[in-house]
Amino acid sequence: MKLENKTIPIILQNFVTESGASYNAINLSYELFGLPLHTAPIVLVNHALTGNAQVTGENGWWNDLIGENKTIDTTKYTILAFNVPGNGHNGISIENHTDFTARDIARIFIKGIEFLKINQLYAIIGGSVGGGIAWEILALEPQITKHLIPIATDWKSTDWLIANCYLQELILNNSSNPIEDARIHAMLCYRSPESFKEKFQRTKNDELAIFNVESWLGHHGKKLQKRYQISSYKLMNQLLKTIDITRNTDDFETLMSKTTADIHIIGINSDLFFSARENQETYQELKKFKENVSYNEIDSVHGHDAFLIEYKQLDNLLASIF
Ligand SMILES: N[C@@H](CCO)C(=O)O
Repeated sequence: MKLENKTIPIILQNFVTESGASYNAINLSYELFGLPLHTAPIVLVNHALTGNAQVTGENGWWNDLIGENKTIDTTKYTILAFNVPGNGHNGISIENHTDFTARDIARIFIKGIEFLKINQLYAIIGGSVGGGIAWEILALEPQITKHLIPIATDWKSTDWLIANCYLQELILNNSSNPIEDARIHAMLCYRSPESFKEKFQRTKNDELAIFNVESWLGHHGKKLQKRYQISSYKLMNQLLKTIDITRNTDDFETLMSKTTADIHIIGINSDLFFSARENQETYQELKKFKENVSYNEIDSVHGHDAFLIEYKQLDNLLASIF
């Protein structure tokens, strides 16, 4: 099923970021799954904070959704996924994470799409920061895709999210156990008070003499520490914070009037980062000038991470698109 896995041998030469930083060369790596490129509609899948281009197959982080006879069916589509340069899965480390914005990564992905000689995608789908990068791609190239499916995200990061990214930065810069401690804080925001109550019920780990919720958080901190680099964490955190398709350019309506793509917004009713309410506002804005837009909500106690948990609901919401 997996076709290719390589670093595109080009390099985006003389790439200048939104902030004005110059890079002589940026490597972009990608993976392809399903039918060979240019024989079937192509679905671009954007990964979230700690994900990568391995979206299906061995260690695929979206295996429940993408694969043979799954909702995004690899016997019908070509699946393309890029690694965000600097995510730790392509051997590149971006030290100056503050140089980059979500829009810079969108520009890099567009160059990758051009390099692969893809004129139009069938769909771009992504959760969280991956969905934010999807919005940025559409704003830069309004006809690049037939469908946009942003999940647990929005066209701009919310103030609550920016505040949490700021705290993540402080922990990453100042803690003696930066990745572990930052992950523990982040897990509180990825889930919800209700999901913790459902899962732990104030139960205790007698051996360690701590609450089970504490031991679970510690476990997640250690798990990430083993598989993640601090430079990647800082970069991805910065991307999450900088999602905003309107920064220094046109307003939302001007940008989105240019696209004929169907926009299928999927919110999560317990998401603390990208609230369902702000997603509904985006939908209402779009509805004023665009016919082919929909809003659906995942009903879950699991918060932001529900896009990695609630597969039955996602299958139902995506069935008519794929
Ligand atoms: N919890 C997921 C999603 C964050 O948006 C991750 O760590 O990648």
